[in-house]
Amino acid sequence: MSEKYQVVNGNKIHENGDREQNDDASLKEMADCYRLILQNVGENPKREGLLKTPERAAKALLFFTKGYHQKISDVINGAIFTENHDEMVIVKDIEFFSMCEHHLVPFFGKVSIGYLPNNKILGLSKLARIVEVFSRRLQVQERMTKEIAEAVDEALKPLGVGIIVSASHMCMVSRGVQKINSKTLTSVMVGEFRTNQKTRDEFFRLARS
Ligand SMILES: Nc1nc2c(ncn2[C@@H]2O[C@H](COP(=O)(O)OP(=O)(O)OP(=O)(O)O)[C@@H](O)[C@H]2O)c(=O)[nH]1
Repeated sequence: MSEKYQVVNGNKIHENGDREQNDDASLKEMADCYRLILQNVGENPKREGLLKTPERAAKALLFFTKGYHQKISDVINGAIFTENHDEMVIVKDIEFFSMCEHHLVPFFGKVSIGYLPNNKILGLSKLARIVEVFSRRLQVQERMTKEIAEAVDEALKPLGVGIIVSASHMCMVSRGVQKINSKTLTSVMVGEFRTNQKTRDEFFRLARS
C-alpha cells in the first residue's frame, strides 16, 4: 500500500487507487447507494418494507465479496501434512456462489479439484475453503478457475493440479440472451495434469463419475 492516502467517508483511499476498508464506514456508504438505487427503480425507500433494505443489501454484498479480505495462508491454517501417498486426490462437486463482474449478478455451480501429491497432502476441507476465497469476489469464471489452481499449486507444490468448474450464469439465464439451461465449463491443468494424457484422462473420468 502506498503511504499517501485520503480519507473518504471513513475509508482510506491510497493514491494508487487501493482502498483500506473500514467496515462500518463502508456499510453506511453502500447503504446510501442502495437507497439511491431503490429510488431510481421507482421505489420509495421510506416505505415500511424497504426501510432496512439498504443496510441488508449492503451486508449481503459484503458477504458475497468477503473473499477480498481472506488470505490463503490463513484459510489453510497449517493443515498440510506429510504423507507417502502418490495417487490422485480428488474432491469433486464443491458448490460455489460467485458474482459476475460484468453485471453484478450471481453465477454458481460446482468445482472439482484434483491433485497428485508430492509427499504433502492438504486437509480436505481446505480445498473447499480455497474455492470460497476466490468465488466470494467479483469474478469471471475463467479467472476463478485459474486462481484456484494456482493457490493449490502454490500451497502444496504437488506433481500436478486439475480444476474443472461448471456454472450457470444468471446474466445469461435471467437477462440478456436468456438461455435458461446453458452451462459454462472451464478447466485449468497444471504439471502432470497438463503434460500426461493418462493423468488428465483419469481426472476427467473420476470427476465425471
Ligand atoms: N468469458 C466470460 N464472460 C462472462 C462471464 N460472466 C459474464 N460474461 C459475459 O460478459 C459479456 C459482457 O458483454 P457486453 O456486450 O459488454 O454486455 P451485455 O450487453 O450485457 O451482453 P449480453 O449479456 O450479451 O446482453 C457477456 O457476453 C456475458 O455473457 C464469465 O465468467 N466469463
